[in-house]
Amino acid sequence: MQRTVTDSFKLFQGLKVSFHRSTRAFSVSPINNHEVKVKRQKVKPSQAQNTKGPHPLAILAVLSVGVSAYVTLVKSRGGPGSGKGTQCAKIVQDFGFIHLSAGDLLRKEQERPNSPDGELITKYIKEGKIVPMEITIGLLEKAMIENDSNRFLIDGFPRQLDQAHAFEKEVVEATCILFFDCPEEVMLKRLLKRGETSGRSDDNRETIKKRFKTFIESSYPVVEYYRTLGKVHTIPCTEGVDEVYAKVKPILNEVLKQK
Ligand SMILES: Nc1ncnc2c1ncn2[C@@H]1O[C@H](COP(=O)(O)OP(=O)(O)OP(=O)(O)O)[C@@H](O)[C@H]1O
Ligand SMILES: O=c1ccn([C@@H]2O[C@H](COP(=O)(O)O)[C@@H](O)[C@H]2O)c(=O)[nH]1
Repeated sequence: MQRTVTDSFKLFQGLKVSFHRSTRAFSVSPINNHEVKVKRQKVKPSQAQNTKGPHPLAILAVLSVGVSAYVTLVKSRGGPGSGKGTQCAKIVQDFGFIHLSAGDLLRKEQERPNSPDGELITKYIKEGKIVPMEITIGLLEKAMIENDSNRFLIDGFPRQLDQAHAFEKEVVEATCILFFDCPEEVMLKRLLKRGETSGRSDDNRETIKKRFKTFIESSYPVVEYYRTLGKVHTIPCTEGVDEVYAKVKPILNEVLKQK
């Protein structure tokens, strides 16, 4: 069947995504048409009714996903230790998202032999500073392309307004933001406890203080930006894991119902 390309979106690394109206399928292909990785996935007709223009969900399909929700988690006041990772694990169980933690991806890259960015990542994490966005977005994008899913849960990213704008422009728009709101003293306690066994170079009092400062100065404005777009759901998270999750679940049920 002949396919009509209705929309194309540029990705990083010379890739573009196209939506084919006739087959209602998305494909990712190299901009120069060289024979590189091409990923395709059919979109369920019920989910692809808007073929007139770049439906926000169509943009979600850039990374060979079908059509569904894409959730970004940003941090709370002082953010680290608010319990994002813990809640993400529960969301994955119930909703089948692919969970991508920017911090985990950076730590993995730091350990990868011969990584050109390993040393820099180590230095930034130890100082509680934000790693240059080209590195983080590159890792996230690669992980999204590798994971053939229609739901991504991005944990701990974007950390800065410029990262939010770049990711939205070059990769994909967020459907919804879960903002875990937790006072610093609670997070400090949780992180120090975690530090007893985590082996993380940044789970110590000195680095935690720096991470809190980075969060307030650089990351919190991201929450405010998404709030102006009406995408933020704020979840107080001083209670136990299950109590917090009891607030998360209905939010996601509602978001997914709308998609
Ligand atoms: N609601 C909760 N009540 C008590 N402890 C919690 C709760 N949620 C998470 N924890 C614990 O707090 C610590 C930090 O949680 P978690 O790793 O999920 O936070 P995070 O926000 O992902 O942190 P980071 O950004 O530093 O990776 C963990 O040891 C976790 O077991
Ligand atoms: O987008 C990101 C995410 C993380 N970092 C760096 O990693 C550490 C740890 O992140 P967690 O989310 O707490 O696991 C963070 O303090 C930053 O140094 C980053 O630079 N960019």
